[in-house]
Parts: sequence; structure tokens; C-alpha cells
Amino acid sequence: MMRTNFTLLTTAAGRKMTKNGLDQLLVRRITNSLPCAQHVMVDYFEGKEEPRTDADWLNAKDYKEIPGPSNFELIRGYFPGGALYKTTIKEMEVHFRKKYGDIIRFNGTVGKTDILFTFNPADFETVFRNETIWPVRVGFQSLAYYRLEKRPHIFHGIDGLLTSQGRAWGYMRNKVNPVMMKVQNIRPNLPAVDGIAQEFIERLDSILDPHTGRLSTDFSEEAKMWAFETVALVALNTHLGLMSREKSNAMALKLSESIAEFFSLCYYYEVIPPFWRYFETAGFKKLIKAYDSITEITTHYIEKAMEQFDQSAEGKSVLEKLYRIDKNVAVVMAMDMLMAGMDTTSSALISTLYFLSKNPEKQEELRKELIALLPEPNMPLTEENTKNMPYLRGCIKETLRFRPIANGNFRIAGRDLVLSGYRVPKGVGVYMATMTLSNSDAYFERSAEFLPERWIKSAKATCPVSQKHNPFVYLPFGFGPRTCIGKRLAEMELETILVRILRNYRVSWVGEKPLEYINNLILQPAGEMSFKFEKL
Ligand code: HEM
Repeated sequence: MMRTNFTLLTTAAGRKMTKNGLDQLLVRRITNSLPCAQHVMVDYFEGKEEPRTDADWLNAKDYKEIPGPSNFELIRGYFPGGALYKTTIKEMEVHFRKKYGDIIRFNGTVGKTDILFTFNPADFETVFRNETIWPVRVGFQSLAYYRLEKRPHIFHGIDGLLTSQGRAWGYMRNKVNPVMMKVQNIRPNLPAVDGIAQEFIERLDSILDPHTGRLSTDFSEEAKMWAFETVALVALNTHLGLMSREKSNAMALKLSESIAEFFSLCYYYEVIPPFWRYFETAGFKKLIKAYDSITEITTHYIEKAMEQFDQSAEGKSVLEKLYRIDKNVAVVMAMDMLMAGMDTTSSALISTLYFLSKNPEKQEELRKELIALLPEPNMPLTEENTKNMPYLRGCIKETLRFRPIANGNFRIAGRDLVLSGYRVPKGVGVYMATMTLSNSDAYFERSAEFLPERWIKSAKATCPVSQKHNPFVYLPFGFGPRTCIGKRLAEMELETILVRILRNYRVSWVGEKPLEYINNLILQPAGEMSFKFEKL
């Protein structure tokens, strides 16, 4: 790893984090003596609770009675020739649900806790309503390992929102919430975000064949660059200039490549038992290299931005606000924003454009709203003129119902719970299969149709499918204190880019096959992007 003069996470600053640091150190000690960090999660639920003696609990069936496959069935299924070989999470859900019903128990394999899959929205509500103040969502363990154990001299015990748990997570989230979750801190970024959306249109114009309406490059790569440029503007306070892909952007391009590498490798190390703690394979070393590169380049940009903060009066940017609250938190949060903010938002953009392409009458309906908003396509977007865009918002919501970024939501049960009539002890992992339910007629009438109207209040009276839905079936950004921290930003980014694209082009899908998806860390559009763009 190149030496970095990354001195922000100093001992002096770290003093503020004593409790947090101690917490992490203790966890590290325990973690090292156990096969897997997931066992430790239970220790994050502080405080002893009395055993449950209420009737619900006492009358419920025993945990061990929850049906599910044996480890042997699972292993056999995943071998070549097995029923689960090369299946997606969705196919796996269908397979097991058919066999075992709406709640399924998977025994913890080497070093992992048991996981329950539930398809019952009443269970989702129970899980979320019983979260403690520090909800636990396990994930990105290789990143936690990298930050806490591989490079502790850089991170000094702060492993970020994506990976941390318990007090450490609460400490960071409390600092970040007031900046990231408040509309009034995110909306002022609109002109800059819109500036990048306009650059994106210039970029599309330059790579578009006006005769065929097809792009000379892969649209998914273009969408990723747009998302990365936009989130970097907020996270690093820097205009990377990726829309022009100039040689001078080598560092920025390397950063986006490393993040793409992290996305493609991280999932594998997430699902296999964590042998990588003891033996680093070539693939794992590649992932560590990607983490090093992300750390190094992000640090470079942040240090440059911070030099200006020190000299100038307080500004309005998200990075600066975070920096003035806590430098260390600002640095790690910026990295997490870049890691979480590229593939998620670009996937949502591609899916929305796809559904609008396949439903041209909905696209025209939306365009009417956009023309009223921007009579001239190049007029600026402002906080004022973007207040009222119900149809656009309906289209985004409907897309995230159809193809959310995550198949489901996950929590470690924060308390002893009764789920689908069974006693479930605190500490068990619960996967809530939201996408399956939000794509089912049982929860959304005419669920296979793209109907933005179902989300529009003023259309409720006339729309035949706008009846109230169970709110726990549709949770594209998660729920509760651990909900997506980038929600406000992602919504603003998506709205802005969709206004710009659809005010400039009529978009259609000319592929014979529908849009494909791959399912790794998230559900991501893949394969050929058969969009056709006709300039309006
Ligand atoms: C359409 C875009 C996006 C979707 C659908 C999405 C969805 C989600 C979901 C489902 C979660 C888990 C929430 C939970 O467990 O309750 C999450 C967490 C998170 N997201 Fe997003 N996300 C998006 C964009 C972004 C962006 C742009 C950023 C960065 C600015 C971001 C940063 C994060 C972070 C840091 C977390 C972890 C929060 C925590 O554990 O405290 N996301 N996101």
C-alpha cells in the first residue's frame, strides 16, 4: 500500500472515541478467538432482559420445530447437479418456500448464526418494532476486518456504518444523522447534482448515434460513472470530471474501478465461511488491494477538500458539515458513501428507465409533468420547481417495488420474538423477503404491471389499484434507526437525472430479451442494455 499521510484519525482525536475504541478492541479480541464475528453480534445487545413469560411466548411452538433444510440438504443442493446449483437468491427463496412454507430455518454453518427466512409481513413488523436502539444488520465482514484488523493504524477503531454494530454504530450514526437525514442539508446540493446530470446529457449526446439512437458504449457503465460522480461531489466535495473520461482523471477512474472490484468480490467473501481470516487467497488479496486503493485515493481527495475548510468560513457541503462535527467520522462516512452510493443509484436509474421504456404510455404521462416543470429542456432545476413531481416520484417508487436494490431486509433479532407462531431467541438472523411479497398479487393488486398511479395521492380516487398496502411489504430503503442513510440523497439524484434524460430523449427498449439482473450484494441490472434514445 502506498504510504499515506492520512493523519486525521489521530490518537488525540481518537480520545473522543475511547469508549468506541475500547468496544471495538474488546470485540476484536473476542472475534479473534471465535470462528466468526457473527457469533459476537449477540454481545452488542447490552443489558439483561428478563426471560419472556407472557402468554404469546409460552403458547408459541418451540424454535426447533421451525421447518427447514438440513446442512446436508443445503450442501448437496449447491453442488453441481443439485437443485440449488447456480441459483439466484430469488430462485432459492422460491425453492425453499415451496418446500417448507412461509418461515424456514437454516442452521448456522461453520461460524455462522442460524438464519430464518420469513415471508410473513407480520413477522417483519415484529422484528422491526422490537429493534433495540442499535439494530444489528450483519454484512461487509471483510470490510470490517480490513478496517479494524488489517489497517488499524489508519482507522483507529472506526469501521463505518455499513459494518459496525452496537455502541460503535450508534456513536457514528448519531453524528451523521443530523447531516444526512435532513432534507434541508441535502436539497441545497441540487444545483450541483443537476450540473452533473446536464454533463451526463452532453456525454450521452456525444456517444449517441443519431441515426440508430444507440450508444457506442455500455449504458450501465455510463450510469455508474454518473452515480459515482454525483455521490463523490457530496462525499468528497470534489468534481471528479468523470463525464469527460480524460486521462487527467486517472485517479478518479481508478477509484471507481476499485469500488466496482469491491462490489464484485465482497459478496463471495460474505457468504463463504470466513477462512480468509487465517489464509488469504489470491482473490482475497485482490479485495484487500481494492480496499487499499479506495482508502488511499479517498483520503487524498478528502485531505485536499479539508485544507480549504480549515481556511474558509463554514460552508454548506455535506462533507464540511460532517467534518466540523467530527473529522474521523467524516472521513469514514465519505468512504462509505462512495462504496454504497454508486451501484445502488445507478441500478435504480437503469431499472426505472427500463420500466418506462417498456411502458411508453407511462413515459408520455411522465413527460407531460416534466414539460410543465421545465418548458425549456435546459432550464435549471430548483428546490422550488422540483417540489411537485408526483408522477416522477410514483415511477421511482413503482420501480423499487418491482426491482428493489435488495431482495430483502435483514436483522439479528434484538429480543426474544414470536415469529409466525414460533419462539425465536434473540441473536438469530432474520431475513425478511420483501421483494417476493411486493411482487405478489396478495399484497399489491396487479403486481406484474408497472402502475406509478398506485403511489399518487391525487390519483387514489380514480386508480383501481391504489388501495392501502401493508407498509412492511415495501421497504426499499430499509426501516427504523438503521434505515439507508443515503435515502434523501439517492431520491434527489434519481429525480434529477430522470428529469434531464426524459426531458431530452424518448427512451425505448429494442432488445428482444428483457433486462437481466445479477444478484450479488445487491440486485443489479446486467447483460445488454438495449436502450434506444431519440432526441426530443
Ligand atoms: C436507490 C438507491 C439506494 C437504495 C435503494 C438503498 C437501500 C439501502 C438499504 C435497503 C439499506 C439497509 C437499510 C436497513 O437495514 O434498514 C441501506 C443502507 C445504507 N445505505 Fe443505502 N440505498 C441507496 C443509496 C444509497 C446512497 C446513495 C448512499 C450513500 C450516500 C447509501 C448509503 C447507505 C449506508 C451507509 C447504509 C448503511 C446504514 C447503516 O447501517 O446505518 N445508500 N441502503
